[in-house]
Amino acid sequence: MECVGARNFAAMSVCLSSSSRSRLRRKKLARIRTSICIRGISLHHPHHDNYYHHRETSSSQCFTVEAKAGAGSESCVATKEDFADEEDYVKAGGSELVFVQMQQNKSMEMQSKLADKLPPISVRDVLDLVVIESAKLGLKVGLIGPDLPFTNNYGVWEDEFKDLGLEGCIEHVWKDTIVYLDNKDPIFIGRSYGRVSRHLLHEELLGRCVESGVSYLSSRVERIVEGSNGHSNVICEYDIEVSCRLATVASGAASGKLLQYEVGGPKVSVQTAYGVEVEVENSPYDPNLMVFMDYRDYMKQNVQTLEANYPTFLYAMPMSRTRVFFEETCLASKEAMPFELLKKKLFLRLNTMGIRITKTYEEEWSYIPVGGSLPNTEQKNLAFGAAASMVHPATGYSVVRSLSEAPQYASVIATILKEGHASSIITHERSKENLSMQAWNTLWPQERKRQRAFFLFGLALILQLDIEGIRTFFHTFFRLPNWMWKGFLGSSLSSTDLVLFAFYMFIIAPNNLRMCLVRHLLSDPTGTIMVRTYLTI
Ligand SMILES: CC(C)=CCC/C(C)=C/C=C/C(C)=C/C=C/C(C)=C/C=C/C=C(C)/C=C/C=C(C)/C=C/C=C(\C)CCC=C(C)C
Repeated sequence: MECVGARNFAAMSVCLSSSSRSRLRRKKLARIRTSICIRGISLHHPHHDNYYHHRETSSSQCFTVEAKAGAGSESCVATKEDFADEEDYVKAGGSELVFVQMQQNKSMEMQSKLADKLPPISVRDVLDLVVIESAKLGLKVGLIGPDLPFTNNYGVWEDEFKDLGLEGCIEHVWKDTIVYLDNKDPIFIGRSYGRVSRHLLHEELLGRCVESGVSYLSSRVERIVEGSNGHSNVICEYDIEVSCRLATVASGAASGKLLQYEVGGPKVSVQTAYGVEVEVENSPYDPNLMVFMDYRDYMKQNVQTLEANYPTFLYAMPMSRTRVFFEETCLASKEAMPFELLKKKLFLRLNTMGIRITKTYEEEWSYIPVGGSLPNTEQKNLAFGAAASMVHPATGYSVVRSLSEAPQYASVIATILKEGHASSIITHERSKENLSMQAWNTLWPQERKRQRAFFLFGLALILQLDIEGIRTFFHTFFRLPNWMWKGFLGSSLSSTDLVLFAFYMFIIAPNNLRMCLVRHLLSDPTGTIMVRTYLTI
């Protein structure tokens, strides 16, 4: 599997209470105001009800809302103004799940339609593998999912993307990256950072699908059921059924309708961000440096309570002296930081910094669930990407990990399908269960589970820190040897490395942080789970 699900990058879901829903002005919803085409998706994740991820431009604000209510569903075209307020628009509120998908006109014009390039799936065929919104080289692979463009801005460490052979998809590189924690000297990271061109990445992945003969069905997947002969039947809209030997769900964090997750795992936290790409009269940021985190306090008294509840930082990509992408980001919070507050904080910050906006190119809202449970690895259906809990719990990054693990995962699937073909002549059921478990174990071996338990412990620690605590924490984190903090962010440290990392951090930390680390280890449930996971062979 060399291609990850488009919806990983482009989906958003919104939960609305029934009262909110009734406030949608339906008449208005029936009118399409712009030429952009948006489609709703109904998938559900038990822990990620609010998966929300979209972008819009100042000129394109039209999308389709689909509300699922029991057996029925309704969909309509809406603009953001059709909701009573921003809160309603994004808030989790009731039992009814609404998925909204938004496409941005600029990127849609540039990104090819999957159906134009990939041959259609024939429903009479049995596929080796159905990767919902994903694809696998080599096998007879079908890709099922709505044809949506990538809509978000992706930032990557240039070296990591080069290692994947994807440097051609980077549209802008900054030779160094900078972190401001307070008014003292900034930290120069000494690592170049790139902005991924969503258009080029989309084309690259689509090209790989074309090359390897992946077929495509533009449809929503309703459910996956066990068919005869141990096959899985993927039931799509209008009762279209596709039969396959294995189905892999790669539909993002909101995939609970198609997958089972471990019960009693940690609660999902949320990373939220609001960003704008703008033309400004004057920017204080050097266009040669990417601003990874600016935790300086610009608002002072103005938003003290806000700061107390949600410490945020500015993530800035200066494309030139006057064109900058600014994103106010809440690294992680137990409850999602409301987008209105993020937006308010961003503009207050820019205003206090004396940055005057003359033109807005794009706006971006980002909602990334972090942490939460692992998928149940005894189930037959497989998963990948955010659906398989591959998002880094302490950073929210996932693209590089998904892309780098895809080839190995795919080759394990190819091998076990081959083996399975032989054994299925004897007994279909048993062989398929075992086959899936082998694939799950490749994705989540005990070693990976240990690393994840450590990240979850780190996430729980971040959630407890106030803004001062966060500054001290990152001062210490970026003083670690390069291989340590880089490895931590890139999920490449082994569980033993992580123990070393923890001790190193403890040694160089100031006393107040040391106390905090030990207290957290002894009293937080994630500390106990981490120790237990480390001790499990
Ligand atoms: C569009 C999209 C996709 C997105 C948007 C949004 C954004 C902009 C985002 C961004 C983000 C970022 C920048 C992020 C970053 C992050 C980071 C840097 C993180 C880090 C983290 C770290 C950590 C968590 C760490 C941890 C540590 C620990 C846990 C330690 C421990 C220690 C100990 C325990 C010690 C002990 C000792 C004795 C006992 C002796």
